[in-house]
Amino acid sequence: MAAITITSDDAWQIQPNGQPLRGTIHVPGDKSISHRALMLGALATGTTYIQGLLVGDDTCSTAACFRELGATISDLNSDLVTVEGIGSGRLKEPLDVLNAGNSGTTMRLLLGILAAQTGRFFTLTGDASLRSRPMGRVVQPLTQMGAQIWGRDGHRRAPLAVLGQALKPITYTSPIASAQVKSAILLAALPTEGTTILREPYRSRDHSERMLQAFGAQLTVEPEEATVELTGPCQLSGQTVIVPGDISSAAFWLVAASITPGSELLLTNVGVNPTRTGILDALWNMGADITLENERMATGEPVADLRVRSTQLQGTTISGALIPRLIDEIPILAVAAAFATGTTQIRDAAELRVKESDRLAAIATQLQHLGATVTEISDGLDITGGTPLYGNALESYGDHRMAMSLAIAALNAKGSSRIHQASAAAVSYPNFVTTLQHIA
Ligand SMILES: O=C(O)C1=C[C@@H](OP(=O)(O)O)[C@@H](O)[C@H](O)C1
Ligand SMILES: C=C(OP(=O)(O)O)C(=O)O
Repeated sequence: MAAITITSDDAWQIQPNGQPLRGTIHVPGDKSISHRALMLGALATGTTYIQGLLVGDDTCSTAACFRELGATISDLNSDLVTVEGIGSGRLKEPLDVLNAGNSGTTMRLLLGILAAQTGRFFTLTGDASLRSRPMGRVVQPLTQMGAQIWGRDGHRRAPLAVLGQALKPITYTSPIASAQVKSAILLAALPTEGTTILREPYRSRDHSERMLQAFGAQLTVEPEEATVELTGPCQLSGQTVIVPGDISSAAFWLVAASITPGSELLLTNVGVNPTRTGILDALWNMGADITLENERMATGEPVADLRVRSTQLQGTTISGALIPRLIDEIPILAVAAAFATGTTQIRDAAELRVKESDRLAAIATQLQHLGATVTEISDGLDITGGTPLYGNALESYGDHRMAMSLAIAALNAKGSSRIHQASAAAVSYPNFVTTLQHIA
């Protein structure tokens, strides 16, 4: 029997079949890099060619917004997507509200771009989850640059309105390590005369920096200081971008194969940018058997094939500078911890409370429903693993990473489970079910 089936009420029925997971998986394109390739392509002059773009709900939202803003973007499902750019300060005033759907990256990066489109007016919204997420973290530094942004809840939540201005450069120390905050400011600085300097408490993912440099921006990075400087105005020119597979999507299989006895999976063409490989470090600390093969570079990003074999995991501590390097992988790491011997402590992760769902509360309650020993604290979790889990009715809260994390946990529980609102997985991994049916 297939281990996973889709039901008519938007749920996944999981029936553990005791089989090891075996095979080769091509994970979908990196979501962060895909958003940025579409955005920089639209802001550049000339044509950008994108190979391996993620066609998920979030990147479709980005493409739809940039089409409204005047970019010509070819069919996203073709092997090579083309973007005819319009120039960094030259976006069109759209006729209607821009809809970022479920995507925080789309909304926050767009705010930076739109703030600098002098004299044009934009309105932005998203789904119920996105409208509840904090936007003040980008509105505040952009306002310091001279941006005019209005919105609900004291200009901190969508729907938001932006009247583009000629901005001024700033020196900004971000209170949080956030690639979305950093990228919004860098994108606002692109058409702005002068040098913008940005410092973070810890380094967040650096895909924007790498891609901006490839597109011709004048940008310098001090990795030790977690500081970036961009001098504008910058004229970007269209490039070819090869998008590697998403390590955040690979994470589900790294954990699934680690905890399912007898498993061996090869995950090909996965992005292993050091600002994203916290999941590998955490799993290695837990004793996982993961090796990197065929390491190479693809348009400025390190890539490798990952081989993972099952092993008994042990508890670990995940905190501090490691958190931004695995921020989206904490739900699936919590699943790994529930199958590890000993206690795993996750700290400094309060940011998870303002993702697509409150991921600390969500994973704690759902793992408890499976019988796991989990304590939720304000900025993390304590998980004591190693005891059997039992299938149950589970809730994804419409959060893609929750749905997929729970599927991996349920596969290793005793008895069947049903995961509600499971189609949310299409936000970042539309083929998740097909892939699982193929390997399980
Ligand atoms: O810049 C990006 O592409 C992302 C940055 C992270 O968010 P924060 O910048 O809010 O930490 C991450 O959680 C999100 O999935 C994608
Ligand atoms: C947090 C995420 O994305 P975003 O912030 O773009 O909605 C995610 O993909 O886990």
